[in-house]
Amino acid sequence: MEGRAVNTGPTEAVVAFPGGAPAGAGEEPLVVAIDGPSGSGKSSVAKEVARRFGLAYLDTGAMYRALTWWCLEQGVDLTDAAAVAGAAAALPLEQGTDPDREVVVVGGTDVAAAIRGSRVTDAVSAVATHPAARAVLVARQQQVVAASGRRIVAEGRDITTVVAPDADARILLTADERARMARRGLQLGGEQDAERLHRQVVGRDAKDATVVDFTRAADGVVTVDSSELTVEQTVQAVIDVVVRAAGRPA
Ligand SMILES: Nc1ncnc2c1ncn2[C@@H]1O[C@H](COP(=O)(O)OP(=O)(O)O)[C@@H](O)[C@H]1O
Ligand SMILES: Nc1ccn([C@H]2C[C@H](O)[C@@H](COP(=O)(O)OP(=O)(O)O)O2)c(=O)n1
Repeated sequence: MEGRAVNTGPTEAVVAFPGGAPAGAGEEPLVVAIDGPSGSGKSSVAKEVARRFGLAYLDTGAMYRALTWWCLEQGVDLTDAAAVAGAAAALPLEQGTDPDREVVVVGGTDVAAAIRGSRVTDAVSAVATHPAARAVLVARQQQVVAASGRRIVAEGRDITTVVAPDADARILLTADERARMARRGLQLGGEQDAERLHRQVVGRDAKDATVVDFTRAADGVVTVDSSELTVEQTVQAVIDVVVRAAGRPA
C-alpha cells in the first residue's frame, strides 16, 4: 500500500508508511499514549508495542527535534516565540509512522541522524518550551493520530494529557535518574562525559518540565517504572496495561 499523505498545515507534511501500512491497519481503533522523561525507554518500548499490536508509531520528540533542526538551518532566533511558531507552521516535514523504519525528512533532507546529534539536543528545549509552537505541533500530531485510523502508539511528554487524553490506554513510563543516565550514555556509545550527559538528560528534562508535566501521572494514567526492568519486561508491563485498559489482546 502506498503511504498516506496528510495535509497538516499551510505546508503539506506527508505522513507515510514507507514499508507499507502496519499489519492490522483498518481494524478496530486502538490509541496508546506513552509519556515520560528522557531515557525512560519510551521510543524503544513504544515501537515494540506498536509491532506487537500491529499499530502505527508516532515519535513526537522527533517532530520537536525536526523543528529545531529547521530553525537552526533557517537561522531562526530560538528566543523569538512568534518566529519559532511561524517555522512550526511552515515546517516541510515528512515523517514516517512505521515502527520498523524511521523516516524524518525536512525540506527534502534526511535528518534522521542529525536530529539526534548534540547540536539539536542542546537546542530542542528552547524550541519545545514555546507554547505557540507546541500548539502547531500538537495539531499536527492529532492529525497523524486521525490519519492512522486511530490505530497508533504515540509517545512524548504530553500525549496522555494534551495530544490524546482520550487514548484507549495512557501510560507514564518512568525510570530513576541513575538508570536513565546510564541508558542514554550507552546509547550514545559510552563516550560522553558525565557532566554533558547530565545536562542532556536531567537538565533538558528540567527545562521541558516547565511547560508540560511528565513527572506525575494525570488522572487515569498508569505509571510503569522501568528502573529495575529489562526492555522485554517493560514492553510486557506496557502491554499488560493496554490489555487491561482496552480489553484487547496483543
Ligand atoms: N527497561 C528498559 N526499558 C526501556 N528501555 C531500556 C530499558 N533498559 C535499557 N533501555 C535502553 O534505554 C535506551 C533509551 O531508551 P529510549 O527508548 O531511547 O528512551 P526515551 O525514548 O524515553 O528517551 C535504549 O537504548 C533502550 O534500549
Ligand atoms: N510531546 C513532546 C515530545 C518531545 N518534547 C520535547 C522534549 C525533549 O527535550 C525533545 C526531544 O524529545 P525526545 O522524546 O526525542 O527526547 P529524548 O531524546 O528521548 O530524551 O522534545 C516535548 O516537549 N513534547
